[in-house]
Amino acid sequence: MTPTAPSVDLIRIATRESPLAMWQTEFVADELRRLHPGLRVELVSMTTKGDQLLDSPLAKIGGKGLFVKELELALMDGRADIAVHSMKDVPMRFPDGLELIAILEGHDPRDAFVSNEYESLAALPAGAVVGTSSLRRETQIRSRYPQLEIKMLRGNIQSRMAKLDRGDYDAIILAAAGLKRMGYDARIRAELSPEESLPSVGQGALGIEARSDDAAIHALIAPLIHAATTTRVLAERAFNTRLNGGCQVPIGGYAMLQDDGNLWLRGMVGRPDGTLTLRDEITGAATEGEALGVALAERMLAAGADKILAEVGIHADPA
Ligand SMILES: NCc1[nH]cc(CCC(=O)O)c1CC(=O)O
Repeated sequence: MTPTAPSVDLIRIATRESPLAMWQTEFVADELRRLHPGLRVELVSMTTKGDQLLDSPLAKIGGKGLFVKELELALMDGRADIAVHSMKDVPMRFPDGLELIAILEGHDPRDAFVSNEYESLAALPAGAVVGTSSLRRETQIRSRYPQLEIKMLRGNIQSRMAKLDRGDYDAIILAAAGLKRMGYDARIRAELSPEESLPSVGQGALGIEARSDDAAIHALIAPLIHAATTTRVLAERAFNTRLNGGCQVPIGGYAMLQDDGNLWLRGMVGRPDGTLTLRDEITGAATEGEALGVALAERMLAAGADKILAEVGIHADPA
């Protein structure tokens, strides 16, 4: 080991047992073994409430926080040192003593259209059934394609694909990143443009949570931090936080770094029934990404996002 190597020789990673979570955890475990030869990496796997309650709409049973809470307990109890999350499932606030210590390089942030018969959303006939349980996807599809029918679709990626294949849906919408991680690249018929479906805040990026005071673990993980993705995702999260949006709400947020050093951040807030979707965007210095996120949120709240969010039970704090 190099002189600057941290003083731990074992790292335990808390993970859910779903195939996507396991893939993401194994990915981080491999990166750590590559960066730190000799380091022992152990997985502490568990099934969370979110994995067990697969038939209820997530918004009704407590949102996506369900997927991370049990992992966080393992970190707080000292049963594990880090947890690997899809950034879009990470709540905006952390329990005392825990924090996000790294955002990794993000890949495809877009939503993907999967169907056995049709090429794209636009090609679907009136009355076709589209599967998604995301209010964000639902509001955007309904506003552009009011002739389509949206039907709830939950479960892990494999079971969602199986439900499509047995004919329960004409098409389903999933995150492209998750499909690619699970080897379903060839089943993506189209990627939705940000105009059709603005992605979820943090979509496609992985994050690592750990105890705030664990300097040795922070040092082990630091080389995995990806600066550009961190800038993007923190701007998106600042936007979401100012809207007081948890995860399972009709909010999209998508930042892109531009060659001139600016960050272009687009936002969407909509009614789930598609009768009203607000979109706005802001561009400014990437170094001010979080301020851009807050500014965009405030503009959209003033333009009526506050009323839409109140309809779904979310109240943004006054400015
Ligand atoms: N909602 C669950 C979830 N969390 C992360 C991903 C995909 C991978 C990612 O966005 O990083 C998915 C599946 C999906 O939305 O289709």
